[in-house]
Amino acid sequence: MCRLQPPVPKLKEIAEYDSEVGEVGPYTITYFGVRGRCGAMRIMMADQGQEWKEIVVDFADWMKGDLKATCVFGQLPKLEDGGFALYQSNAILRHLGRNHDAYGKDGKEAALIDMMCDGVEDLRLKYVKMIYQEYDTGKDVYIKDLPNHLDKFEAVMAKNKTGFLVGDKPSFADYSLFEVLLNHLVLCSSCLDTFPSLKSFVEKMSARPKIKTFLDSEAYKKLPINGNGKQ
Ligand SMILES: N[C@@H](CCC(=O)N[C@@H](CS)C(=O)NCC(=O)O)C(=O)O
Repeated sequence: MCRLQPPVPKLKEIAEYDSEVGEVGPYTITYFGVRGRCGAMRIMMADQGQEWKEIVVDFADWMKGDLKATCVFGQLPKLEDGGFALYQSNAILRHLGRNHDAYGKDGKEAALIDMMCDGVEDLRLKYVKMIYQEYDTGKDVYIKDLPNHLDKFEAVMAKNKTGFLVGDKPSFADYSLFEVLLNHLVLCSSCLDTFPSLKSFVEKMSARPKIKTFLDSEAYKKLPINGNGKQ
């Protein structure tokens, strides 16, 4: 679990990200004013040409407990898809994958995409633990050990040869990996230098027009990666 601490931006407005292309989507994200566990789903929605609303929760308001009490696991993010509410960031990614044909072409591809998403989650949890619990004492060790985790993704990406983890178009696992890699490049700008397939993946994903527009937007840039200001 990531423990949010100030400085989290004090944003109370309902912000709205308008992609230049795409129809008005039925989605609303409720989350804190960070990229955190919404980074991948936002990038995915942007790339899929969706628009969405953001309800940005002020941490002081969250601490009052009323909203927390309504959340299935007492945590955010929450995604609303019309009248349907969903929690757990990876369940949300899977839901978006189903909605937007980003969950493989058959059951076996879907299983491989699940496997890769779980692999990304393992790395994300290690990263979050280091950021929130061991940043000062554990950052250097984490960076030293990072190749032992990235090499697994490099091998899958190199073997598939399409520029994506599974199949020949982006799945929700690709968006999750992409976002985790962006965060790791902030942590250590050279971390992909020995992983050509991952480096090319990040370059190509970053250059996809709708992703580029989103990454260049204020809506994206104004949010810190993590809730404790460390990155
Ligand atoms: N497994 C959950 C973890 C959610 C989580 O850790 N949420 C944090 C923010 S990143 C939270 O709500 N923290 C406030 C709290 O626990 O009271 C997911 O992937 O959505």
